Amino acid sequence: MSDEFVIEARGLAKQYGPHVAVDGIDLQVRAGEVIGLLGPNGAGKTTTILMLLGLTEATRGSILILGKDPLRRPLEVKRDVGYLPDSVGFYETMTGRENLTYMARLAAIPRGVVGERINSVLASVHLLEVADRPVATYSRGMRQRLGIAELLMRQCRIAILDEPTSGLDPQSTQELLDLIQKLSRGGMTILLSSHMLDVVQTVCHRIALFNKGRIGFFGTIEELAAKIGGGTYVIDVEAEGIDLSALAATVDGVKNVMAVNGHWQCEAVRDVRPQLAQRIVAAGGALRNLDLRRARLDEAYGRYFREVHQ
Ligand SMILES: Nc1ncnc2c1ncn2[C@@H]1O[C@H](COP(=O)(O)OP(=O)(O)OP(=O)(O)O)[C@@H](O)[C@H]1O
Repeated sequence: MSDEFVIEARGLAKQYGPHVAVDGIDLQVRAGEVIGLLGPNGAGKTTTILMLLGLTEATRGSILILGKDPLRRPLEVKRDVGYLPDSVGFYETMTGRENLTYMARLAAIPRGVVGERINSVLASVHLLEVADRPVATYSRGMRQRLGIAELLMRQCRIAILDEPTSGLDPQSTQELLDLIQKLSRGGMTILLSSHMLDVVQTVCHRIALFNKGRIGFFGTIEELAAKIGGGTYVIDVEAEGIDLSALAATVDGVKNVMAVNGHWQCEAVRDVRPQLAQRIVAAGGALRNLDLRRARLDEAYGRYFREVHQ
């Protein structure tokens, strides 16, 4: 990841008549970052994406995509930015390869390089074997990967993906997430709008939480967990014969202890497993298991929105 910002939005706002859809947001994204755009329905994610793509004009604020204003230099920005909607439209009777060839012509990719580039991108999304089958025979996962092949073929530097895994089975989801990580390692910047928090947690470096037209939080999941008063370390404890909420309160660094589905969940600012184990054993408890894991986005997200809606 570089320090260069490839997306810079400042004070961005959009009004539809009297209705404020986006209310002054700032968004700075570096090359190679995968950013999750999250938030309830109607929070302003799609409107923000449309403004970044230059498809709708901001009421106020500024946007620079790779240093260019999408409204002033729309063709250049459209060359650099690929958009993958949740359901990608292709010509069904044409093969995957024919669809890409047609799109290559629309994108004015020089004829001399098209054939080789299509083979190479089809290989990298694992579609080479089915490249000569009509798209009508493709599964949803294969269509999503063909959509990504198109972005690769156009050598887009930024990809905006809208619910890319919706309707995919677990294996296809995993394949697509692996592909997103590979693209990011290759330097592509990815904005991923999704309500699927486990997907976002798996691939996103940072998340932007949209709420009523604003970005209420922008940072890592660990930073979100810390902001809402939890800890970035979550320790699941299975123990019998003790009340961990009382015991853990005496351990330095512990922020919260909750009883969850028959075990204790302890949030802390550091790894306090040794201290917890020592307290449990000293209190005569039977320690069955201590598991350290990352803060979970679904928990942090749920708590964040419960707090802001209070
Ligand atoms: N063309 C439009 N005209 C009027 N209001 C609109 C228009 N597009 C969006 N809105 C309103 O702007 C607000 C933000 O909508 P937006 O589609 O950006 O939300 P979202 O976060 O993408 O939601 P979702 O998760 O449902 O996709 C909503 O209140 C929506 O009703």
